[in-house]
Amino acid sequence: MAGNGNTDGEFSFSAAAARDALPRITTEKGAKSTTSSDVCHDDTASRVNFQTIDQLHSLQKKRSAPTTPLKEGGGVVMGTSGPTTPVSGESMLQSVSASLASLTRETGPKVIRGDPTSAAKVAHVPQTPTSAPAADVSDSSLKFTHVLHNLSPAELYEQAIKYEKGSFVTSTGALATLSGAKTGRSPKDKRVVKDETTASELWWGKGSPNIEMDEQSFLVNRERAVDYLNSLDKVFVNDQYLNWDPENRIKVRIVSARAYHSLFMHNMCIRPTAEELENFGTPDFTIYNAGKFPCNRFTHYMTSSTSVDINLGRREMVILGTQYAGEMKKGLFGVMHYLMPKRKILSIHSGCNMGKDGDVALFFGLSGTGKTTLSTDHNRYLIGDDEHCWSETGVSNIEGGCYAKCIDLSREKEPDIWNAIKFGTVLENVVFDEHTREVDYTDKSVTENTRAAYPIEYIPNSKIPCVGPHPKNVILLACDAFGVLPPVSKLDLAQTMYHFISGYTALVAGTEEGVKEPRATFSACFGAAFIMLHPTKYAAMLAEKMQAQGATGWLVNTGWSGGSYGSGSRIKLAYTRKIIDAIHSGSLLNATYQKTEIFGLEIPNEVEGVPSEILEPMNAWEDKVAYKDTLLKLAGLFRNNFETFTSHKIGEDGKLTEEILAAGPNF
Ligand SMILES: Nc1ncnc2c1ncn2[C@@H]1O[C@H](COP(=O)(O)OP(=O)(O)O)[C@@H](O)[C@H]1O
Ligand SMILES: C=C(OP(=O)(O)O)C(=O)O
Ligand SMILES: [Ca+2]
Ligand SMILES: [Mn+2]
Repeated sequence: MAGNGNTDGEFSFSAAAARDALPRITTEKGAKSTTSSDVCHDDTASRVNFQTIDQLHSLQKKRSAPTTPLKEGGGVVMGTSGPTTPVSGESMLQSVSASLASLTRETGPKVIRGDPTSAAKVAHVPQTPTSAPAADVSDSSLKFTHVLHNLSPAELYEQAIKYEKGSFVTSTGALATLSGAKTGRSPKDKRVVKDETTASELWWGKGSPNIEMDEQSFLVNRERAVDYLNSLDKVFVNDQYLNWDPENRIKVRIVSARAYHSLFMHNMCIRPTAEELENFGTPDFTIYNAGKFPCNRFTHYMTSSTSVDINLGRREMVILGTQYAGEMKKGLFGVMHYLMPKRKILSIHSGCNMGKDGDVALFFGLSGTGKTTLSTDHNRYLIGDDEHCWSETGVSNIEGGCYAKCIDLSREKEPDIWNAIKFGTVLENVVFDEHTREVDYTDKSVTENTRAAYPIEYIPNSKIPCVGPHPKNVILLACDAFGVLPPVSKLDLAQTMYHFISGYTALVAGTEEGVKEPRATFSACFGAAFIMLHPTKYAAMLAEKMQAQGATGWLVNTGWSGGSYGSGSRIKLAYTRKIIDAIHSGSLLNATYQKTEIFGLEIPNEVEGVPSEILEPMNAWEDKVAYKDTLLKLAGLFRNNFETFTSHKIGEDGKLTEEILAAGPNF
């Protein structure tokens, strides 16, 4: 509006302007004084409700309808046109301020709700407690940290796209993001605080994922993360739940630096209703995710710039030097592996679904074995794809979302996952066309571990609430790149426990080097990276539950057939699905079986829809000698791995322990 100093008046075109000349712009205060014949109005009846561009923009965004009205005043700054949140301002801010408090200097930081670019009007904000000694005042205590609390996916999209390089909307509406240098978890950098309690309670030493750190070093890292987060203009705070079992629900708070992390956890944890959020109170567990900010190598126990630290006593987790979002969900899973067994609830690394008749199946397996793919089944209700609890009353999902691998994802083979990749879904590290924004799921340029994180209700057959009765089938998945395990075998209880404790899968080693030998991985309970107690504790609970419920165990090889990786081929997903169908329907239970040599596995002679030649792995191999050699090699690896467990008793039942020890390969 150059040449027009009046910003709060209205504009109109003068009808008196000459035909070919530009109309003269007249401006008048209040507008009503002009005679209507002088002014051209498209629609004189409708008056606008704004006087300025800012006001116009403020109209675009309707206020959310919170369950209780937002309280103005009270020293709390309410965001005006920035991201908003339907929860009472003051108590939330006080609680966040307490979460972010430095342990050594001034207390809670000054926090403001909303985006720093929109909530410019600064007022006094509560501190917890308000009486910090003057000597402790530092520059950091004088600055404000803006809190973006439980933003909606749309708001988080905007934050990500505006401020986080590498954030884009894909052609189907998902938010494509980059996780930076780390595109997978960092188990070697995981540390757990060993204090008086955890020293005796947790599993330490050889084979354990719990690498110790002391309380002091944890506090150093915590302070580092908190200082980093407080130094930012804004932090994202998610207040959410874990576990759909209402009696064993855990309240978690996630403080992070990135909209990507906030949206990821929004999708992966259980989303509270506005009313639940209003009454959220103090979280049971808090994550401080400092993302790319590294740990200090001079800190005791640090062996790289990445550190993922769990302190069960303080109920806190600190993440430094990695932006891989899966670290948060799996970190919380570890915490559940500690908390739930204390309540006699078994925490399990498995997918879970339920048939129309209420028959529940569990899908155990290490990463990439098919938990997410096979639990997502168009003919069944999805309870969850990765983390569950099995209590006295049945199963419950720990999470509120799924985290699917998307390498080579196809619409034909996995339509439900394909269709879940839409607005709201976080797509990590995928490659897309720069113009159409169509994702190329075959592209591994960034990583092979490309992922999609979406709320569970994006799967049409999801069962909300995500709970179900006791499992009928317990399916152990192994992706056997050696190609010697049968596509399916029926297990007795001892065999189920043997394979559960072994936790076998074989992945294919690095794709870039010439060596493409399969490498066996044994991970106790199909999740050694997440368990907190000795594996036999979980095994005993599983045995007891399976026995009590009469559940059947199955071993399903979703890996190679007709040869190892390189000569054989991966078992077709369509065949594996037929096998799983036959387990669910009960038809496989009634099949005729034969026993394999060495592993002593019961394999069916027929499965509907699956070529019978592949059911006995030896038949599928051309080179029978190579088959036998490979089988013996794998059997040896199983035996070596199980050696550490031979001195342990599994539960109270000495007989079962003996049977489990005898359930391994015989050669
Ligand atoms: N026969 C098969 N059974 C299961 N998955 C298969 C099979 N063949 C190929 N796949 C692929 O293997 C991957 C399994 O990954 P996913 O289900 O995410 O594993 P998890 O959830 O256990 O980490 C998917 O990309 C899937 O498409
Ligand atoms: C997210 C993970 O789980 P999964 O690969 O089992 O889906 C992970 O292990 O990082
Ligand atoms: Ca997993
Ligand atoms: Mn998965």
